[in-house]
Amino acid sequence: MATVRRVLPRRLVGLASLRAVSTSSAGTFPKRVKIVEVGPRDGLQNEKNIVPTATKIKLIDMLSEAGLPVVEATSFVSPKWVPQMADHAEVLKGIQKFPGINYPVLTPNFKGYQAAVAAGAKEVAIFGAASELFTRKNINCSIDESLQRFDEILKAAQAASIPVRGYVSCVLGCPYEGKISPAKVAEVAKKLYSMGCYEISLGDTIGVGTPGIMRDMLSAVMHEVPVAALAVHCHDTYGQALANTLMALQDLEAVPMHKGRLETWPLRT
Ligand SMILES: CC(C)(COP(=O)([O-])OP(=O)([O-])OC[C@H]1O[C@@H](n2cnc3c(N)ncnc32)[C@H](O)[C@@H]1OP(=O)([O-])[O-])[C@@H](O)C(=O)NCCC(=O)NCCSC(=O)C[C@@](C)(O)CC(=O)[O-]
Repeated sequence: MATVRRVLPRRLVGLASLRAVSTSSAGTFPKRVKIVEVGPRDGLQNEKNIVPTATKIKLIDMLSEAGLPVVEATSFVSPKWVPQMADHAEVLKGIQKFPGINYPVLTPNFKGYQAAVAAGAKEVAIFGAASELFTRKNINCSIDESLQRFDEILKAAQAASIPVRGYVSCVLGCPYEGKISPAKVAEVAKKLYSMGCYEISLGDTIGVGTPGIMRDMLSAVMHEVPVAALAVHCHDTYGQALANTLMALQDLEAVPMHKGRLETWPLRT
């Protein structure tokens, strides 16, 4: 599983990104995309059996050897909430840091940010949502409260020159609220971008999106956030991730993408 983002030439660094798409005959595809591999975090956080730390480290090292430009390594979340990520510091410290490859980690709050930095994180990701109920279930606060927490992280990260990526979950639907308005997604994405996230990843968290919904959502978000700062993250729960990815690439040309994963989102009750 991976995130794929279009890379504008000025943003292409070091090792060549995986080139997912070349120019199509219609000329409507971006020439390059950036793939952000999220399996070690988004995949392993759902495993019923906790994967041993050494296996995670080996996986991440192999993903690095495969040439991925970004491998999201783990998340500094509460082990009570997500025991699968409890070994975050050991994983981050244990992986080989390949030159030119970034290893961002998720940080839900300042405590997580501090622990991530102490473990050597050079990039972090904050994760909000366009759904109030999902935000409450996922990080135990309201959207407004989450933005206050993220602001604290962003201020500290800016002072330490640590880049921050921002996720917005439930952009094409929520397990608790159902439909989510594109305007709400655009509002949250704009806030995260204004606060200083260099890139906003738009997550179809439960894979309920379809290409038409994707198009409407992106159209709204692109009014508020520059397309060069956008990525999408498509879960393949209902087999729509590739179609949604294609829509974003084809129709919007410049929109970055996350390639989906095959598991369903773990709904906590
Ligand atoms: C945000 C919290 C921590 C709030 O959790 P909380 O229980 O409200 O936090 P709290 O501040 O009341 O603290 C409770 C306990 O947690 C500890 N704690 C507090 N913060 C941390 C921390 N950072 N790391 C470690 N421990 C922490 C804290 O120290 C305390 O420990 P105690 O005193 O009880 O022993 C919790 O809700 C949480 O960890 N949530 C994470 C949920 C998660 O990881 N979800 C999956 C990632 S999001 C995702 O996958 C979507 C995405 C990104 O892929 C995109 C898409 O698909 O849409």
